[in-house]
Amino acid sequence: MSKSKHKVPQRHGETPLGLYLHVPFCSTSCDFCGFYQIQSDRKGILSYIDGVKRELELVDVGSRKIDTMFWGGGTPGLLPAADMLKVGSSITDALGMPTQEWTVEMAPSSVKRDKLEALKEAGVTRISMGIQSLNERLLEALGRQHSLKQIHKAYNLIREVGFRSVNVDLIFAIPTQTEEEWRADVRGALALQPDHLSTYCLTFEEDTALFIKLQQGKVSIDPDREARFYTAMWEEAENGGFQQYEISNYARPGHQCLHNVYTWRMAEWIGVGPSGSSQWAGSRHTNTPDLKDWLAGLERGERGLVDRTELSDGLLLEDSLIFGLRMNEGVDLAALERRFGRTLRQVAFFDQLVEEGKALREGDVLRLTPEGRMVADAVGEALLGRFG
Ligand SMILES: C[S@@+](CC[C@H](N)C(=O)[O-])C[C@H]1O[C@@H](n2cnc3c(N)ncnc32)[C@H](O)[C@@H]1O
Ligand code: SF4
Repeated sequence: MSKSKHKVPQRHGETPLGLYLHVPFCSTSCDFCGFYQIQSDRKGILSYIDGVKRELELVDVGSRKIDTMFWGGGTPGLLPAADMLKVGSSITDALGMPTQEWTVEMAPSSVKRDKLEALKEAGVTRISMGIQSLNERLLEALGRQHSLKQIHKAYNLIREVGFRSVNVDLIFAIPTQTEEEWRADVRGALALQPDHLSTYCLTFEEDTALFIKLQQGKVSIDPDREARFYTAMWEEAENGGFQQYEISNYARPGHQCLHNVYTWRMAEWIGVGPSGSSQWAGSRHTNTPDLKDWLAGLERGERGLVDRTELSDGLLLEDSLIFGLRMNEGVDLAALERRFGRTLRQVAFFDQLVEEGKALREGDVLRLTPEGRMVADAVGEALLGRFG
């Protein structure tokens, strides 16, 4: 699988613009999750809805329209239908409808018909559901709230209401999971016939219940096992007609997540909501992660940005290479030379990747081989600071 058979079309004209909305609410905290999330309550939700509206008043995109929108979290699908509609219309009133794709993340336990119908009516084109596993024992090991029955019920409802694209997320290398159980999870997920599959190797995030177990020695990390599970994924996905297009992502032709692809190609995006991150207006920045701090900032007419980094051509070039190489389409060195005015086709490090069997060169395009994809993080690290 060295060559991507179906590419996301390049968008001509100005840089694509995405809108990422962070919805921080969850009904419970999963044992593995380090994302910013808080328990939902009515007062918090109402203040959040108001905050989104205020934040959008501070975002000036001129006459530009958004191409893609992604609601992530947290659990955006936890919001009641009427609230989702309010948030949706605040955004579309301010920025127009996304012209290409609108994704909403949902957890199986929060999927309800009225919510799906409201989202469909509002213009959502893509639902992403975190199923994580189809094995009851492993769902419990992850501290998930949903059962296998709920996964099937939620998935069938999503299909019945009918969205252009449906993604499911799976996690692998869960403690006690065998390779056969992982293969069974992938086959089970593919049997649902989604359009897109995201598969993440379990990471032990600080301040999570699983991280504490790791510190206590109750669970362990085995990189060889992770690598075996990762390659097993390739086989199962290919048998199921799915093609890998990024390290963790597989899709049927024409169903890649455009929002993410544009992000990996270093386009522009605006993050709204606590801990929403942006690459916009000459800088990369993140909103303050705390709901109360975010709201207090908005009261003062500020977006409360933290971690602000000025965007330089060096930084954008470096990240175009790091993230571009994570995609099977690879990077077009000649196109990057034109964009950044730097010489790239003769860089010795790229020749070295090819000599080591980690990358392939086809004309001006450099892409990772399967061996290279196994060590994509190390390749990315080796690129850090080379072009800054
Ligand atoms: C931001 S989460 C939100 C999804 C949604 N709240 C849900 O749980 O269904 C998106 C996905 O990231 C993945 N994820 C989150 N934490 C992870 C971890 N520690 N290791 C691996 N994958 C993780 C899960 O597959 C999850 O579905
Ligand atoms: S995985 Fe999803 S539902 Fe679980 S705590 Fe994280 S964001 Fe919330």
